[in-house]
Amino acid sequence: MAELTRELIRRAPKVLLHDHLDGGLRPQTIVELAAEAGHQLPAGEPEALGRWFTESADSGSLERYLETFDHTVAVMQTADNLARVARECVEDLAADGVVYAEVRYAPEQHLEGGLTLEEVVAAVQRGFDEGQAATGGAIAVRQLLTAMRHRANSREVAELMVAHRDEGVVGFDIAGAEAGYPPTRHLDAFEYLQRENAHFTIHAGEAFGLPSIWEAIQWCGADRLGHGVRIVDDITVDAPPGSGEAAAPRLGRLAAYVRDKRIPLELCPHSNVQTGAAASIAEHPIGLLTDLRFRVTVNTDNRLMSGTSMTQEMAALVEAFGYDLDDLQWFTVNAMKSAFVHFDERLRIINEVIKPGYAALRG
Ligand SMILES: O=c1[nH]cnc2c1ncn2[C@H]1C[C@H](O)[C@@H](CO)O1
Ligand SMILES: [Zn+2]
Repeated sequence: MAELTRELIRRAPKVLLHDHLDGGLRPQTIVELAAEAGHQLPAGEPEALGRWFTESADSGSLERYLETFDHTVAVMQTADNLARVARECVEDLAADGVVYAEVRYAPEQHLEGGLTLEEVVAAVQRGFDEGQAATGGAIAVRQLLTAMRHRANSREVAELMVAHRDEGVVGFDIAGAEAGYPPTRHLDAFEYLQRENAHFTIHAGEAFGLPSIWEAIQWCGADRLGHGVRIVDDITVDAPPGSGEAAAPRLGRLAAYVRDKRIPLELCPHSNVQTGAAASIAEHPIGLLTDLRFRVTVNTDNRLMSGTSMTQEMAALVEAFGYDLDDLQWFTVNAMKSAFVHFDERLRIINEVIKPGYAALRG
């Protein structure tokens, strides 16, 4: 098998389910848009600004990590700016070898320039359409609408999602500080989505542990877990002291349920290291969860704040865990199976894009 160079990983078809639109701007674009909007940035040069984002996000705390978004959201308050950011997002993902992506953002954070929620969704879709056209169909990108978990308008955002489900919006999510804001706070929105046969994921098990994951699945009915990395808290790896047994991992009831039901985990390794959810890439629970055959997917979360890309995430996993092309294909097929587009579309991308793409790389 060919050596897994960075360039080979870049060329491999990749699927991205967890990426924030307001966490993936090009530093150069922020500098230009901030100058137009009169927004004061912490650094004036694109390179220094990029460094500021990664260093500030490297705090070990999700709350401090989230503060950096003030500077991206500030330049995403007009239709043209939103469309540009969305178009560039598609171009950057396509250049990175991503063939299908679901990109999320919170429409309510983009109303300060006078846009309505509807206009925000339309502007982002315009950018996605332009980006997909410019990249000649190399990538399909869909929207996920996020509600902020500390706010009380999730039902309204859920209704916005359902209203635009045939216009490029395929799902719903809640994000923001996790501790103190459990998923059940938004039960009304999730029950509404279930009655509407709509799909949703929930950021859970990132900065807070098993109770958050349990609520997301057993109370709210989440299709997928945003991060979900703390499911390892329900897995015991050590053999009982003095037992003399081999250390076979033992799954608690929640971990077993998540694995048995094939509930997708949207794992974001670099982001987790930055917010303190994992000590390092090498110690990231993705290794154990992959060994145990959970439905693991690999994601970027915030490409700007983590200075990352799908290629970078996968290259780091290859280095830390020795994964090969078969493993990368497994992550990719897992992600495509877990996408919120219809089954026939998922199957088409798996059979016509992903499998032939990996086969060509094996040469
Ligand atoms: O990893 C995350 N956890 C919780 N919230 C997050 C994460 N990454 C981004 N966000 C927040 C900040 C953004 O402004 C918002 C919508 O994309 O979602
Ligand atoms: Zn996220």
